[in-house]
Amino acid sequence: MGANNHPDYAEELERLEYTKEYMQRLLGETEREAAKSRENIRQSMGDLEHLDSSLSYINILTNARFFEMAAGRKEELETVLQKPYFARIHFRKDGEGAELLYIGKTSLFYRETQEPVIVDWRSPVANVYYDGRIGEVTYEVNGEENRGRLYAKRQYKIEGGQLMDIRDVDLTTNDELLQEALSGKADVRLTEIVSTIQKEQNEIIRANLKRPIIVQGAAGSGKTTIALHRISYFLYTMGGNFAPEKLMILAPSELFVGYISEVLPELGVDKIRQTTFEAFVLGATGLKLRMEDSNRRLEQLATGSEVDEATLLLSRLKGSLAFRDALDRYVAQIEKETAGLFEDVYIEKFRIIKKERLRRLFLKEFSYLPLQKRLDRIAGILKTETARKRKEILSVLTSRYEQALDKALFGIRDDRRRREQTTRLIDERDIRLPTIEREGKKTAAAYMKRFPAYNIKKLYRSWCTDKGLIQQTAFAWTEAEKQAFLRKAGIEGWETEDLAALLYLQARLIGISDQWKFRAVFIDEAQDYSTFQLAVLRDALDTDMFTIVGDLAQGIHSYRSISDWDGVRNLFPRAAFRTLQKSYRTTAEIMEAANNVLGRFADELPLVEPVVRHGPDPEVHRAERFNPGEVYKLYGAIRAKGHRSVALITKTLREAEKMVDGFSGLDHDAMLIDQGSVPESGRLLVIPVHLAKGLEFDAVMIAAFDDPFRDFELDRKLLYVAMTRPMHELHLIGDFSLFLGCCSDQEDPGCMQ
Ligand SMILES: Nc1ncnc2c1ncn2[C@@H]1O[C@H](COP(=O)(O)OP(=O)(O)OP(=O)(O)O)[C@@H](O)[C@H]1O
Repeated sequence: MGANNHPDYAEELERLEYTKEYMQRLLGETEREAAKSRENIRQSMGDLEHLDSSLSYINILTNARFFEMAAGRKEELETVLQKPYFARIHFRKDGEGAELLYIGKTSLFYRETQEPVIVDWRSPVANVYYDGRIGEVTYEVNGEENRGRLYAKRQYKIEGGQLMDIRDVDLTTNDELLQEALSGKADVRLTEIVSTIQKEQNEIIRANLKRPIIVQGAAGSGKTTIALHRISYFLYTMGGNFAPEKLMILAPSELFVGYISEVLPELGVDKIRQTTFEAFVLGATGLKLRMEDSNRRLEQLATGSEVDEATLLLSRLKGSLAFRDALDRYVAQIEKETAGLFEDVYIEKFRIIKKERLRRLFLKEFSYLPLQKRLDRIAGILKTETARKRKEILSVLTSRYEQALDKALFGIRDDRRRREQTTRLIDERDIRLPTIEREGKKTAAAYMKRFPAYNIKKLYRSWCTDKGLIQQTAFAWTEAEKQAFLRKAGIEGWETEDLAALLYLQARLIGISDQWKFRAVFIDEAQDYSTFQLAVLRDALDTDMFTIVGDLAQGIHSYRSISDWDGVRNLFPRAAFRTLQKSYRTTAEIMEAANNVLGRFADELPLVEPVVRHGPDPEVHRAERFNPGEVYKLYGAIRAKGHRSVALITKTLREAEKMVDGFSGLDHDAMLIDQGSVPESGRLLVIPVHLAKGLEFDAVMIAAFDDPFRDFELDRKLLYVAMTRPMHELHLIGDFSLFLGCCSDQEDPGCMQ
């Protein structure tokens, strides 16, 4: 239905025009302000030559700041003008009159009255749009409950500043708008969903920001999107206390960081740190390590290459809290060793501080600090104490020498002896006192040299290879674990599994510098983390303000990561826990096929409910071997239907590489996606499933020949992840009868049921 059929069309049109006009006016003012600041800068530049130049500098800096603000505001207004708002609520707060509030991506107030023209979607009252059904509603403002009545909700489709559609919302139309949003195209990127956020998603976005939250959400349930909107909500609500630079989102790969970063500017949260766990640890420790590819082991497991039991045991061990506990004992030993290095502090022959006192400071008073920080504090204390004591000693000695000289001058009768004695005393004094003065100044620094700097890398490696140390620190490990550890840990290169330990040692021994001390953390694909990784993040950053989202069904790294949420919930006892079972990404037909695979998992996991949106059945294209010409033809047919982002997903990287070679042999354009690539929309993207995890495409072809999906748990998970990537179309190329219940080909449309 078009907007002009709506009974309130004329009124709404007027309101939109009015809002736009008001915004245009503001835009004009902003432009004038920007021009004025530019002019001021130009003038001050000229004045630099002949006036007091420091004043001109200040002028330039202030005006540059004004200019920047005006330019930012101008850009924001121009974007918002295209779509000033997307909804309206007819609402009455208890004790006040009813009002019509227009909700948009950012707020706008009348300058004169400070009444809202547009209310921000993140503002407290907007919550009733997402949460409240019509009728009595409540919402919180600064922790206080407000009550009111919601009379009606209305949605608008506004494009390029034009009113295209008006809908009064009851349950059905809400669905319609969502359907429309979901039928859109994936342009290899996420988008904001402020107008269609669902109630259960809204609850997660707005859940108490001062507490952690853990979300188990099915594939396509909106976890990534929700995490990003929660960041936006966080900055809106807590922005006064938190600079965006103090927030961090952790994504599984650089590829994924690129994928989410595109949506961040739209949500106004682009200043937060977006990174991977690996990059964070390397940054926070300052270590330069040549890391093994974090997917290497997965690739080995998926190709059925020999991965011995000991290696897997080791991966699991390194992610466990038993591993952290052993490291903890190791740190306790290092602490003891360091404490053993304290000696009494002397200036010349004067003892100025007893070792017991320093040891007590180190072990007790400063026990809340990392070891290096404790030493730094002690060095500071030493410096002040030695300065004070040095002065005391010098003044005592000066008067002692004076007394001795007096005694010599007046007590010794014999001239020669008296002269000798006074000369000796004066000579001694003139050498001794300056030496004390000089040496005393260096005492603190010289004393601290006995403490060698903690070298995290070396300390970790020596622990890994020292049988005695392992026996002492890791007594809770099984014998097999100890053996595996001693045999392998010292010789293996640096792997993802080692990063938690390195971060742990950094935090306990040296400390994390402010630059890396994020105060709120958002973790996507959290099922790929080990318990130790999450524990060390919490401890190293000294905060539990975590938003943790993941899906156990997609736990393809489960040989080294969590397999349930219990351990994580124990780590974050204050955390709320939510589940999302509805999937918004894909069609009912594709979800049903993916659920078929999910139903075969050894761990019984609940099936995913699709938001009912229909599309074509997934198609199976039976083939014995990879035929690049045929696959490219299929790609062409998919593109012809208007789909732009199309991926060919393989089980392994090596098969993806081979397929890309196959295409280029025929001069067909295809792009291999690996860790660092930037997927280009409009090209055939060939991508191994472990990298496709978390991404989405309009259409997906899954092809497996050299590395087929076998009847193993890992392969089921990989296939499930691959099958849940498309929004609209799925094609399976090869032989998938093992998973899909029946042999099938294109002529058998019922085969996917
Ligand atoms: N309320 C909503 N309105 C419109 N689109 C939505 C909504 N919720 C989710 N989506 C869309 O569903 C798709 C899946 O979202 P997202 O990638 O955040 O899910 P996910 O749970 O992280 O998935 P996965 O676990 O498979 O990576 C995206 O295209 C997103 O825009």
